[in-house]
Amino acid sequence: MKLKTMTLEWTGESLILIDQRKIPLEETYIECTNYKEVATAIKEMVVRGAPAIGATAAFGFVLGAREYINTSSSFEIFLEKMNEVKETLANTRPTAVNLFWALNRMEKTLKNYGYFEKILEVLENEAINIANEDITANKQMGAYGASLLKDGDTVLTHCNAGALATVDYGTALGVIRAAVEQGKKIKVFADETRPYLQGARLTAWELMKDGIEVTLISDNMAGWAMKLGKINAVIVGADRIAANGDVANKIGTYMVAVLAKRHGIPFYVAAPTSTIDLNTPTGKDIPIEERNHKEVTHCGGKRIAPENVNVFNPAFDVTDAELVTAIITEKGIVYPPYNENLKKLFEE
Ligand SMILES: CSC[C@@H](O)[C@@H](O)C(=O)COP(=O)(O)O
Repeated sequence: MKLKTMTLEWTGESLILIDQRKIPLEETYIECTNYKEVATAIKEMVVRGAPAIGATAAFGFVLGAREYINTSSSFEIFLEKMNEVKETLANTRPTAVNLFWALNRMEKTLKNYGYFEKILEVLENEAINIANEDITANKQMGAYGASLLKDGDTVLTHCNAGALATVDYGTALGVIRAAVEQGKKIKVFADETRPYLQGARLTAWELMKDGIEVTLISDNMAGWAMKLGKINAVIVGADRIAANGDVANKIGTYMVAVLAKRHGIPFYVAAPTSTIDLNTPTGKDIPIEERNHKEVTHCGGKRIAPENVNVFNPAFDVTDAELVTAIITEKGIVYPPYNENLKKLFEE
């Protein structure tokens, strides 16, 4: 079985990832032939974005199973080795829950199946299902979310929640794509998203490729753009949504949400249900990844700050549920009160 999207390609033998660290200057690809290479690719952000790392880890799990199946003398030993595979893949990035969601789903498939014969096919099918379901979810989110946008609207987005952050199509950018496909004229303001510049590098690249009008701003311009009346709605993705509706997303999202509230602009979050974590009660319980200080002290590989300066570099922040106008999922648009309405999504 094979699958090819903008973000990843499963060849049946290996996983090929577009190297998102190099976009837009280069379009190069990295081939992972074993699960450790997949874990490194997630950790080093060759691939990034919550749904994308979930699907990538699922294929990493398949590669781990291939590696260990012939050297395991019993299914129990195989399960022990697969536990190591799962841990290695899980120990890459802590915030996006899709990673753990996908790995748990792969592990459950493995344990429920319970024997060697055809296990590799079963796991490969499950990884492909995870990937295809993500594409379908994004398109459904797009269809629901597009109803929130009017012809002529300008949407501000933060980070990259596009095709590259998912298996394909995108969450926040998927909503914008769907509105454009419906014939609405939608413009986008993209925050550059310091320090890693996902907005400047990836969102601007993706939207320009699609012919959607995009204006790049640095993060500190968002408030002024709102004050000037240039923004009609904000749409962002999410890395984890707690049971009470608090949203962890790329650092800077909280600042944008506060600004949107101040200016009476709706603040929407587009995320598949695989990003909703009912086991995490509130945003305070979400682990926030802290990344290498060099991301802040350097820009484009060049030092921009004094040697030895103190640095704080959280990769994500949490936007309080009260600042979120609605959450767009593949099962419909969810409005407050989130603690009741998010739960309902899983009951239906
Ligand atoms: C559809 S992806 C939504 C989020 O994963 C995205 O906004 C984000 O914060 C990605 O962070 P990153 O550190 O680039 O993996």
